[in-house]
Amino acid sequence: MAHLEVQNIVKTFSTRSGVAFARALDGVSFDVEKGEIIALIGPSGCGKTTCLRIIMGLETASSGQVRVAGRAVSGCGYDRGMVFQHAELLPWRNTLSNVGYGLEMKGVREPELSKASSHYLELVGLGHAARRRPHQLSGGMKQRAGIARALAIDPEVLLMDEPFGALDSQTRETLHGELLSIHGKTGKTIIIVTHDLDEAVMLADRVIVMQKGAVSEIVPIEIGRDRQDMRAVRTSAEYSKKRTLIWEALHDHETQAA
Ligand SMILES: Nc1ncnc2c1ncn2[C@@H]1O[C@H](COP(=O)(O)OP(=O)(O)OP(=O)(O)O)[C@@H](O)[C@H]1O
Repeated sequence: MAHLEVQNIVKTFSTRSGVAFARALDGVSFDVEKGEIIALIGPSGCGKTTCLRIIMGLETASSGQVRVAGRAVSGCGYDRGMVFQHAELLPWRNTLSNVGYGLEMKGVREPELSKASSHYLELVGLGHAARRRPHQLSGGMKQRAGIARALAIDPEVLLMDEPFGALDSQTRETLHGELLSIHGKTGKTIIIVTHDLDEAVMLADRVIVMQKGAVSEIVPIEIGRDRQDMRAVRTSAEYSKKRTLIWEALHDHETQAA
């Protein structure tokens, strides 16, 4: 049994009167093993975010189901944590207490609350910014805080919706290295939605290419998990081979549609 099972998910958005007007997902299925990093990539509107939101329990599938560690998902739960494109930190809370937000909701109280929040803040390299408010953080620091907040509840699966999409390329690369290092320390199962082909190949064990609400291809990236030397990874034969393969999978479709 896989750690996360996405089974034949269909999602149709309807008007309030029940008239269907958008079929976002058309039978999406894939399995994720414990500790795997999966990248979901595909053109705008192909259903990546909808798929992630259904796994998180923020949207309900029209049919099909999601199972985490064998349990069917119905609504949000502490077995899944989400990181958004914009960290959505609470402006009146400092970084430490933003990181602790999910723990508080989970019923964790002092002194465990501060201890656990500090641990995850240190894990993302933000120990020095514990007392700062969100407006005093850079974009990269906000995303690090968002990752720490999601990890603090110790979820089975970490879901990331274009977490680095709004960052400049240098900060994005730094955070790729940090995510790889966090994954090395925590062994979390991660699904990351991205538009960035290099991000997908650099981070993922398998890249799932989506087209028009369906999985069109699943590409394994056989580089191994030790990717801290990002320059070596980027110049490896496997990297360029898989990058080309995924590029073609994304563009084949455009050629067919033309
Ligand atoms: N709440 C909603 N109501 C109606 N239609 C929606 C809703 N959310 C998404 N859709 C539609 O579902 C389809 C898939 O959207 P989704 O946001 O999942 O795509 P995406 O691949 O994540 O796109 P992007 O890369 O641009 O973020 C689109 O046609 C979109 O317009």
